[in-house]
Amino acid sequence: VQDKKVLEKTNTSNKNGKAQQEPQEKLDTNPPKGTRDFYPEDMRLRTWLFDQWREVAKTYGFSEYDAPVLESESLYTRKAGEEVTQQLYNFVDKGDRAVALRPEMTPSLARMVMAKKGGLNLPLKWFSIPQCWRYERMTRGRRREHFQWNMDIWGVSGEEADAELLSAMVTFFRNVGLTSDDVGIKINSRLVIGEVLTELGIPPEKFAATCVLVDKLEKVPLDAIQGDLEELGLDRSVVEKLTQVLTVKSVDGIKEVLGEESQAVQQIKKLLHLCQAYGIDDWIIFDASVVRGLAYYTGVVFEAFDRKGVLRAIAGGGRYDKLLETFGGDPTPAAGFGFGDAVIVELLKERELLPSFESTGIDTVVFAMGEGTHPAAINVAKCLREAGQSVDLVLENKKAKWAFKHADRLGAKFCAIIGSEEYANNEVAIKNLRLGEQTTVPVDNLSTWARESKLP
Ligand SMILES: Nc1ccc(Br)nc1
Repeated sequence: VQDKKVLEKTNTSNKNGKAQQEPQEKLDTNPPKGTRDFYPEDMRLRTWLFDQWREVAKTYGFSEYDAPVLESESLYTRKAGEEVTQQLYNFVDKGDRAVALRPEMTPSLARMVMAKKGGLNLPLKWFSIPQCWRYERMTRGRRREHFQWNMDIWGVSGEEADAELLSAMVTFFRNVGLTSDDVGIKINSRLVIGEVLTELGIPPEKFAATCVLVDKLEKVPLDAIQGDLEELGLDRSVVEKLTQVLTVKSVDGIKEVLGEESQAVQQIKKLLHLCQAYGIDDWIIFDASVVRGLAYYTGVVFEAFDRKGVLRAIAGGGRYDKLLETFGGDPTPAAGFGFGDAVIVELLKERELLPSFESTGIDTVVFAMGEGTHPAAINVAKCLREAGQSVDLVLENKKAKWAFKHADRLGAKFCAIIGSEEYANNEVAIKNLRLGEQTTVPVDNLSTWARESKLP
């Protein structure tokens, strides 16, 4: 009945009794709020970035994995007040299941590891480039999706894993032309806050939520979260001590606060030593205020930033040794980072380090100019494609002027013309669009020509 009503509503008959569709409301051609379309040129930039990420992951021996963008909401029901769980893109599906578009990849990774019940050979070095989502009131007009390069090492408890991840991140920065004058990576350990809170008599169960609140201090003044800290049982004297420790910017300074025997101090010193071995120490800076906003970090944390201080964090990560246990799994050490696609592109644009993505990468435009020569053009396109070229075959009868303009718009290197004369001689006229020179090539020599005419 419902369908019939809908049909009646949209199908009306005109005066001749012919059924006609009512014009739809004007289509909103924008993508959904907070999301992006990737037209071919945008897609070439995205593909370039993902290729850079994949190349580093491969160099470091990481394997790619993936998981559904849709997950059970229960994967993210942490109660630590994190932005990432408060802005969940969640809904109830037609099967009455509480689901969510993943806001991050790490919980999916943990679910996949748990699913194998110890059947995976550790250590795991896995990477993924998932699209991640948040549902934020559009008041701030921020995006609701981004792609985030995830690199994770499971099964290694030592700072060797954290250092390997930092080195991989630096390798990416170097590969795209950034230097340690452009970007730094702040490192810290959550053990610093842990040892301070323990000394002040704050129970461990308050630790994660305190870190989440402290992370907000980067964005909001202390009095904006004072109430939340007090609700956690942290009185003013505790908060004062905490904020004083967070201002420490040197290992010696933190050693004075926590003592030489502090596990946090030992951890930070070892990590910095390993970074020297990688030759990345000029990228690394100790900063006790870095805690990151995810509740599950347990040790080393780090955050890449632009040295000019204009942009938001470029990437961030840390150690999360207890995540699997929170899901009911066996204790398994893990560390990783997330690296979003937005800030890095802003930085590369600002530093003029992005290649041009105007050209389609097409080698040759092939077009039939003479009457009845399209089958010959098909054969030329076939030969060039089989020789490894990227070929745009013009599919309609066009004038040469249109074809040359079309080839220029595509950024093609050559234009192959099959006119009546060439057709009669089983030849092809080939114009080098970079040099403006034209040659005639026998069809039987096209493969050789294609291989010899490799242009950058
Ligand atoms: N977690 C998250 C998801 C989507 C965006 Br945009 N930013 C952060």
